[in-house]
Amino acid sequence: MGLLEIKDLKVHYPLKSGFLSSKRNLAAVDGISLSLEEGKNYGLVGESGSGKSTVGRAIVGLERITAGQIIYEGTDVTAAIGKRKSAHKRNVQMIFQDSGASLNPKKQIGQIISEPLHNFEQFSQQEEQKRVLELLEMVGLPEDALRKYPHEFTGGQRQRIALARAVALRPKFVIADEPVSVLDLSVQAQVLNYMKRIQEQYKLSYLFISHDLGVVKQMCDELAIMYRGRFVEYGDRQDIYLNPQHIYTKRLLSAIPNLDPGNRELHKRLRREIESEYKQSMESYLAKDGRVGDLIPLSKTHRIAGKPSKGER
Ligand SMILES: Nc1ncnc2c1ncn2[C@@H]1O[C@H](COP(=O)(O)OP(=O)(O)OP(=O)(O)O)[C@@H](O)[C@H]1O
Repeated sequence: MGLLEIKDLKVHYPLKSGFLSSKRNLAAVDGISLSLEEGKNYGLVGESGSGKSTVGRAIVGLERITAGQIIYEGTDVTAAIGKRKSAHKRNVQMIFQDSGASLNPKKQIGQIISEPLHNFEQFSQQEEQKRVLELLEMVGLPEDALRKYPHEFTGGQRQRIALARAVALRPKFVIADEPVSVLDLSVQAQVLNYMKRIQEQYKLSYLFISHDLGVVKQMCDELAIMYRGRFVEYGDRQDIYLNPQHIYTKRLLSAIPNLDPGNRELHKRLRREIESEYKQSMESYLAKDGRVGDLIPLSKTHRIAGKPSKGER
């Protein structure tokens, strides 16, 4: 049994067109299933708009689920997720790309970090103070940070504050949505190190949402590659890096500029496979009297005909 299971999750948004609302929906997440085990890290990767954040937001109850189930430690929590003080809210936390925006600018850091404790625990003032100081120390911030405001910190420090708040209740599962993508490389490494340390201490699992395969490679044991609301490939990190099956995954991998120098051959092979698959699908598409207008643009340089199918699971 997984810690968290997601079964055929769908999140559809109504599409508005013209002055009359259209009845059509945008299938931002269109039937994904995942089983996440305790203590392991998972990466959700895909281009912008593929539906990654929507998955994370649905799991913590920030998006209304159209269909499917979320099961936490064997219990179906789908209906309870949206409720303010549900057990699910304390078990599963989320940190976002822009913590500057998610931390209340009018509150001091001490108040921000202790908020989840107020909502879910019955600590005395002393116990609460002790716990908040512990959390600050865990993310490498000094005691005097308690009475400061979010704008007095750098981007990396704010992300660490968000991390301290997210783990205040010792959740077993934290969703990190592009937690380092707006930070400089050296600051990224620092934040990732704090995340790893906290994971070791608390034995929690991360679902790491990122468009950057380099970052998820460092952090994750398993990866799901997402394209247009669906998974096109899912599996062990190493398998996916060394032997990607789906052309979309190959394209994402071949686009990493700093793929380890030791992996130049892999890079070359991926590019050859992409060219060849592109050519084959183009030929079969044209043989079926396809129109160029129906091609799905994957990027400015690559186009692939029809829906990706090879390797689809
Ligand atoms: N509240 C909303 N209402 C309508 N459409 C939405 C809403 N939120 C997201 N979408 C659309 O759903 C699709 C998936 O968005 P989502 O943010 O989940 O993708 P993503 O892969 O996380 O991309 P990014 O990395 O750019 O955030 C996009 O087409 C987006 O425009």
